[in-house]
Amino acid sequence: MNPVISMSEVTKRYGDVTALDDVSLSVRENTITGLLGRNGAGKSTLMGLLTGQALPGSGRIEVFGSHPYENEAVLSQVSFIKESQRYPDNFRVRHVLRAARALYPNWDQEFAESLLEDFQLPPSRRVVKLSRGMFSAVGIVIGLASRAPLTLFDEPYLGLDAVARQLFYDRLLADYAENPRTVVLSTHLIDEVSDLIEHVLLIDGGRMLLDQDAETLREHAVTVTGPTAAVDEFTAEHEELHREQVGGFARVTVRNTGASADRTRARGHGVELEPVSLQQLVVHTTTRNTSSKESSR
Ligand SMILES: Nc1ncnc2c1ncn2[C@@H]1O[C@H](COP(=O)(O)OP(=O)(O)OP(=O)(O)O)[C@@H](O)[C@H]1O
Repeated sequence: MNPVISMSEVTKRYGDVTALDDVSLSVRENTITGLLGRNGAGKSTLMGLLTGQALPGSGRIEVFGSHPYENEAVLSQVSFIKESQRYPDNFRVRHVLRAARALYPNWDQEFAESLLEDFQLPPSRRVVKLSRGMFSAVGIVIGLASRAPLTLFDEPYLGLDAVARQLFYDRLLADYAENPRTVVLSTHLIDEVSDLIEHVLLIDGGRMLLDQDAETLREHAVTVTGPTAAVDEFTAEHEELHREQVGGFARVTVRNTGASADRTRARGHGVELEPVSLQQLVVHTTTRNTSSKESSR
């Protein structure tokens, strides 16, 4: 099956800042992908290119098999929700919904109205008078109710409290199960979305560090704890991703080779094995990337 998004060797520079550096990736149809990365990693730049808001300096971008720039056939299938969205000053919540209804062919008005209630958004309130969290919720309502074949959420929850964020995850999952589509969600809240996302794109300093199924990634690494000598013996020959050491004890995360996740072998060595959360994996991978860049300077 052809991917919905395909990028090949894409570079984007702003003056002397390389926002994206030789990025290649692909996103399969009907998946929820987490686009993860630190501040300034290049996530918004990547989404801007996918939605035809800018052209890359070099490389090839395809969305639904064609380049997205000024391409109505592609862009009509895409819903892009970002925090910096602006609306005319006189717009009320219901005006935003009306505009979205006209814009998105798959718009579901009933669903939109039920989401307004869920997020306690008064339809007649002016958008400029909404609290920060309510403003984010408007974007979420549009992103969900548009049911676009490709929906991109660029950190859609700024200002949303934990209850509203959970509501977003619940509504997204339930609606996605009934109306499968391709969703890309950029976020810093990795733990919160780790059960939601099926595919992980991790970007750092404009470079793609991981492009992998979440399932494979969860088995990607293992943390070994115990007396330092025993841990070192058990993890010898393994690629070390992270190490913490206190007194004679060590906690070492290594790339999983199968042998490293063998509990019987671990018991024999007097060490314990723990799974690595997606958040820990992302932090370790990103930190390693930063320190390897620094040591090569
Ligand atoms: N229009 C621009 N002009 C100059 N530099 C830019 C521009 N847009 C982005 N950048 C730079 O490109 C890099 C990537 O920025 P981008 O906004 O894509 O990161 P991000 O991962 O979305 O960050 P955050 O999580 O903080 O929103 C940063 O160094 C940023 O300063």
